[in-house]
Amino acid sequence: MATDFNELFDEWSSSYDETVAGHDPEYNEVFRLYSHILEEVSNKSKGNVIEFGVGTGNLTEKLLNSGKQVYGVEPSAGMRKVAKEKLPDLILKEGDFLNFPHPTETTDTIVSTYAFHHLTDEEKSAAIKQYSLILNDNGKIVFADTVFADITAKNNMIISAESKGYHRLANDLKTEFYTTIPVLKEIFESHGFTVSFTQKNDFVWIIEAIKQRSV
Ligand SMILES: C[S@@+](CC[C@H](N)C(=O)[O-])C[C@H]1O[C@@H](n2cnc3c(N)ncnc32)[C@H](O)[C@@H]1O
Repeated sequence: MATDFNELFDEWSSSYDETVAGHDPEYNEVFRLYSHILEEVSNKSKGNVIEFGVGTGNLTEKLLNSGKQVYGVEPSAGMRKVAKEKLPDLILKEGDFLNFPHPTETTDTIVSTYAFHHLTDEEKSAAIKQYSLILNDNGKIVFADTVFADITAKNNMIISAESKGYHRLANDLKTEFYTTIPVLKEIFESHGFTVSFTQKNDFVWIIEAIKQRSV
């Protein structure tokens, strides 16, 4: 759950932007094309947007610069502080994917980058169910996150990270809730979305889901 990770992200908040710029070799591939990935998520979004796991506000900035209204949700106080320093006018609430204060306006798009893997698959399903009720007809969910084609691909990536001596990365892959495309496809479709997946680097895919109906 969100609070399990708050301490880690509070600590990481001051150096996070250096990591995404490629200063940590273990995470180089994870963040390869970071800015382009965020740009794509922003381009696929429309109207009133809820963003989960705002972090230091890098996606938020792109959304705001392209004229979207953003309602940010972020559990880590450290991350919220850095984001508010960059974007003082941003509406930014304490909350997480499952428990958050709802905006008063209707919602056209729900976005998140590099964060959905903090939920177990069961929690992911509960979140998507909730979003199907919040989103307007033809509303969208646009996520970018580490996902694997199947469980073999995930296990091979853990072996590859270990063989390179990337022990922090290998440990993350083993202990966080990185899932597979078939699992995500089933989750989105069971809650009335059509979904497509586009790979951006060896880890990250863009997940674009369009609401067909509330189930
Ligand atoms: C790797 S950072 C990504 C930040 C930003 N979205 C980006 O793309 O750079 C993950 C963010 O997700 C947040 N987070 C962790 N667990 C969460 C949860 N359950 N719900 C929402 N956000 C969460 C963390 O506090 C952190 O800010």
